[in-house]
Amino acid sequence: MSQPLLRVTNVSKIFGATRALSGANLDIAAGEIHSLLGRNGAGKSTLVNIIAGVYPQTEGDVVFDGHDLRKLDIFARQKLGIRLVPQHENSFPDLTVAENIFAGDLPKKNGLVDWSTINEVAAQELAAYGVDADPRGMVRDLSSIDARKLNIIRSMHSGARLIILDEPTTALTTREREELFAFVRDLKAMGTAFIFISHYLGEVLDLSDSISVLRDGLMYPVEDRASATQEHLGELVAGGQVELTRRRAERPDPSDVLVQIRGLRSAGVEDVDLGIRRGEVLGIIGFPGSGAREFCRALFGADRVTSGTVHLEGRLVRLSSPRQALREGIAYISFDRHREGIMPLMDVNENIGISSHAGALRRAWGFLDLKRQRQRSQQYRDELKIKCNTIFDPMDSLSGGNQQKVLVSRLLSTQPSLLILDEPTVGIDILSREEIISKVLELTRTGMSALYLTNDYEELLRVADRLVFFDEGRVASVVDNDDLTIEQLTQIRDSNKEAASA
Ligand SMILES: Nc1ncnc2c1ncn2[C@@H]1O[C@H](COP(=O)(O)OP(=O)(O)OP(=O)(O)O)[C@@H](O)[C@H]1O
Repeated sequence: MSQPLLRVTNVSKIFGATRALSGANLDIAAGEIHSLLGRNGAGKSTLVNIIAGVYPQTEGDVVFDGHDLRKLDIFARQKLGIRLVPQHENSFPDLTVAENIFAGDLPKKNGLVDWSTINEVAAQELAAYGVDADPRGMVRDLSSIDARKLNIIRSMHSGARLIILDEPTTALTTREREELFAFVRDLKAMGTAFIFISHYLGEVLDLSDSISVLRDGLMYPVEDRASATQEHLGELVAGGQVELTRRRAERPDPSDVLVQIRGLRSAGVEDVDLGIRRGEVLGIIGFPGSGAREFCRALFGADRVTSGTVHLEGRLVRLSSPRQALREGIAYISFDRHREGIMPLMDVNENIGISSHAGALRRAWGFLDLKRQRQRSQQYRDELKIKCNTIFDPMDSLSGGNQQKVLVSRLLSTQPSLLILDEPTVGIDILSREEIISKVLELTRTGMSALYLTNDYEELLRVADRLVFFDEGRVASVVDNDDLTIEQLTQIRDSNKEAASA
């Protein structure tokens, strides 16, 4: 490589007692896609935050296009063309698409904001990047894929030359991922460089020109990119082999129904009848808008149930609010955990305990059993290997994936009868994912039932006893998972769709 666009030399970062990064080295050329892999807490965000100028390194140098970045703040680095597109949407949902593209830097004419130019330029840029969205439409009404593309278009609008994508594919469908990759490849062909962070080894192999693995703050370049395989990358990330967890061989008793749903209706859900067996993992499948996610939200009282009944253990349950659902023994892990649950200023122990306060940890006269709460937090920290110094560390000192594990622990610790998991392993590294799946399967052996909603069909087929396919708000079919393959699963899903539209 003659003159790399970005050169990171011997960079280290220390946060208090934590050495997050040690002697990292990295060169990236214009038009190169470099992927960063590593377990939760390995140091990936730390490295890209240092490059973007979110905080300074403790040691080492970062040079971009010949400029030493040490003295440049985040805005000066943006001017040079470095853009960080974080894990969680950084668009402004209540502004228009065009306003988002211009990101506050609105052109003026005669002292007034020049809306016609703004909308015209935005329309041209959307068309140039193949996004079919109205520049005057609100960002909150965009699909998740268009919202993610918009983040990238905004970066391009302001002259990005290196775009850092921190887990951009989480919760996207396979089709949406392919669409995003095609978009990234087009920009690469025009000379834009990318740093791509992901826990999905397949997509890393698919997209990247070069790959590095971070483990405990140390960086390992993947030397032989051309012959790298998922197994090889998995071993580099985990520091050993990853054993995949699978559902148990014996099936739940079909006559032992824990939850009986009759005629359930809510926004996007039409008349659902369904029995959930005790100890069962029921996989939920459907395209966005099929009613799959809406059904889960209604069962947790997050969307209003307009008619129908739900019986748990033969008892009619009230689903007036999520709080009430938790009291009834129904817990829900939202796919959008960041928006719906993290208390950044509280510590890990408080974040795990907060949902149990309504019931499981209350003693007589309403006092909380704080000692038991601490024991439970400690137990989950050990079982799910949450990376923190102690359970009294503030949440915002944990890496993104470890915060997710805290939220999963929070819901598990309410000891629900029915656990609804919506993309439970998004943002979670390949080893931690297996730890979470094992914990869920262990709880089903003690009689808990689970609804499992994910776009990751490989994962779903490993855990589900049966699969429920949703289409147009209804249950289109229910199928036993008798060693189904991904191809069979997508075939059933697509034929349901065709039957519904015929
Ligand atoms: N502001 C902070 N204060 C203290 N420790 C921090 C801070 N930010 C990060 N750390 C620690 O630095 C280490 C690396 O975290 P980092 O966020 O870089 O991990 P990551 O590889 O991006 O993980 P994930 O896949 O979970 O996003 C972790 O142990 C984390 O707890």
